[in-house]
Amino acid sequence: MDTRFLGIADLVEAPSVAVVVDVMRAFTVAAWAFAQGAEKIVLAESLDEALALKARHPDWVALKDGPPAPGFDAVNSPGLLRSIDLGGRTVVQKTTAGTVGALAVKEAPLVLCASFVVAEATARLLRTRKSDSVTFVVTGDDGQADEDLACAQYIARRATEAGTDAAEFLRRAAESRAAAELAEGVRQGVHPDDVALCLEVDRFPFAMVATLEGSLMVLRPRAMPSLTDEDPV
Ligand SMILES: O=C(O)[C@H](CS(=O)(=O)O)OP(=O)(O)O
Ligand SMILES: [Mg+2]
Repeated sequence: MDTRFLGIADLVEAPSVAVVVDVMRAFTVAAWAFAQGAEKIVLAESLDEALALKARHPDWVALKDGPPAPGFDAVNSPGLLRSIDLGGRTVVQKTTAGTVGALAVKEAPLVLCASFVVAEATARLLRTRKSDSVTFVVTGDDGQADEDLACAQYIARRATEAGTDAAEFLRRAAESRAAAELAEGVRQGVHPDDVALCLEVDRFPFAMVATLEGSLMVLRPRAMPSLTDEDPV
């Protein structure tokens, strides 16, 4: 599998397969939203668009990163989201890095959004499709965020070597600047368990696929069959 690891600003053309990685915290939060019952997540281009969508659909759940804000129902924290029942709801998510990265590749034929909690399911989907060229979008810090790069490299390795050990990749993520900022209270809208929740490998058995539905980029979970149901890799 030919792999490339690019920051958002480095994307010049739509890749055939894009895996957009945001460990802390957008795509850990998205996975938790699905685990809490959300039907779909609309990835908003801006805070104004998120609020406009919420105004048009009052039953939708508007979520942003940073501190709580008027008009929004939730923040970008897995620790805070895990106690909210989202059964059947549509979530509108706008964050600084993750959602921007996904929207940057919206023309790609296949867009997966990923983090450690869906690592194996994401790798399995890549294996199932026999993807020979995959672009990983490292969303944080202009492509330098080590929690995102480590997770991207782990999924890339995992897609070809099923027995890959996560420990070294998790160590890098745990020592990343984002982890320190979350732990030290530099970032806002944080629960004390957020870093630990972002470092749980394979917590969920689904990948997350983003597609254009009309003018909106919509993320949905894709359940992946267990290892025993597929050919050995
Ligand atoms: O919510 C996050 O962790 C970050 C934003 S900030 O760095 O906390 O302000 O957003 P994300 O897009 O999930 O990296
Ligand atoms: Mg991030």
